[in-house]
Amino acid sequence: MTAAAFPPGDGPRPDQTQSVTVRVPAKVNLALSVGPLRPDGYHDLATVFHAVGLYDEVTATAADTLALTCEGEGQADVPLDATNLAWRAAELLARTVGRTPDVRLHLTKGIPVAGGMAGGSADAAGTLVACDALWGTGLPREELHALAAQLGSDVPFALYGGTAMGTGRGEQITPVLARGEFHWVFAFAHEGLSTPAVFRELDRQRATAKEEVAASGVDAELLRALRAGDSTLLGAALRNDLTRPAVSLRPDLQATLLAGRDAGAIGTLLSGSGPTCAFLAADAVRAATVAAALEAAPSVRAVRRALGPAVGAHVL
Ligand SMILES: C[C@](O)(CO)[C@H](O)COP(=O)(O)OP(=O)(O)OC[C@H]1O[C@@H](n2ccc(N)nc2=O)[C@H](O)[C@@H]1O
Ligand SMILES: Nc1ncnc2c1ncn2[C@@H]1O[C@H](COP(=O)(O)OP(=O)(O)OP(=O)(O)O)[C@@H](O)[C@H]1O
Repeated sequence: MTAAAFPPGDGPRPDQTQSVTVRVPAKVNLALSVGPLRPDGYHDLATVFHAVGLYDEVTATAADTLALTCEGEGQADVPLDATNLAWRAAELLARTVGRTPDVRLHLTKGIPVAGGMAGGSADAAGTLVACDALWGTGLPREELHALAAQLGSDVPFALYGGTAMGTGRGEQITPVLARGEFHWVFAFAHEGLSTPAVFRELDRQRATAKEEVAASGVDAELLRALRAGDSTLLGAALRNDLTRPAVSLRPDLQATLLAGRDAGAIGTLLSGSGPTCAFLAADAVRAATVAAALEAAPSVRAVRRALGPAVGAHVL
């Protein structure tokens, strides 16, 4: 854009002061069924994503060159260079629409880093939405979805939020009928866990056991529980195929899962590839009891409570 395109006057050029902030939720996988390893190195998945009220925020401000800063949960472990998914998202969108990625990105993290709650993916989705708004590119949602899928399997869902089925490698999203609100408690671990390492451990365990790997699929019981908004049924139907490999890599996760169950959670779940553990409580009072018990568990670094479902990436 040239200077002539701006309205006359002595004030600052609008594109140098303009900022867009986007809030993006974390996710848990209410079901995570992992099918066979595909030739491209990904696993065929059937998952039910559920967005929860723990958020990262991405602020995009017009600048001379691409720059990235970060504060909040786990900031010391967040790369601030071209390996950051937010940086890659800005570059990808700019390349797609044929412009330079002249934007300063600031991440305010509430989602644990390498926690299995799709924090980096949330930042990538938030950056796509923020830069789209800042640059006025106005890409249709399907095009943003296609860019999101290039950045990572979990990125498209962060655009939508709510509760949705993920298939393919997780990037194909279909809404799921879900009623009501669910009370969640999250136990953050002392250290993160690498997603590829957990998938590799699953493959190793399956090969050792000479298991026939079934096609991925989601139990009808879980979908019924969501349709009915029944948290007790939902608690009983939670399932994650990555639990066994994650616990084998990080045995103290078993203590965390048991601590939440013993405190009265109606459902316990490893979040994605872990190590965050998620607990479903019957109501807000019971969620507080579960949270208090987890605060005292040595295997737990921090505890958060949140409601689900939450809305997807949105401009504040
Ligand atoms: C565990 C989940 O969080 C569940 O939603 C996702 O499957 C992981 O999604 P993500 O972190 O966005 O993963 P990507 O960045 O796409 O892939 C990272 C690595 O995870 C493994 N991966 C991921 C997705 C998938 N369907 N199969 C895989 O085996 C692969 O080793 C891949 O190289
Ligand atoms: N914006 C970002 N925020 C956090 N980590 C990032 C980001 N961009 C890149 N990373 C790198 O990616 C790794 C995984 O981080 P992330 O927080 O996305 O994991 P995760 O939540 O377990 O992912 P998922 O649940 O999608 O598998 C980190 O260890 C970090 O090095």
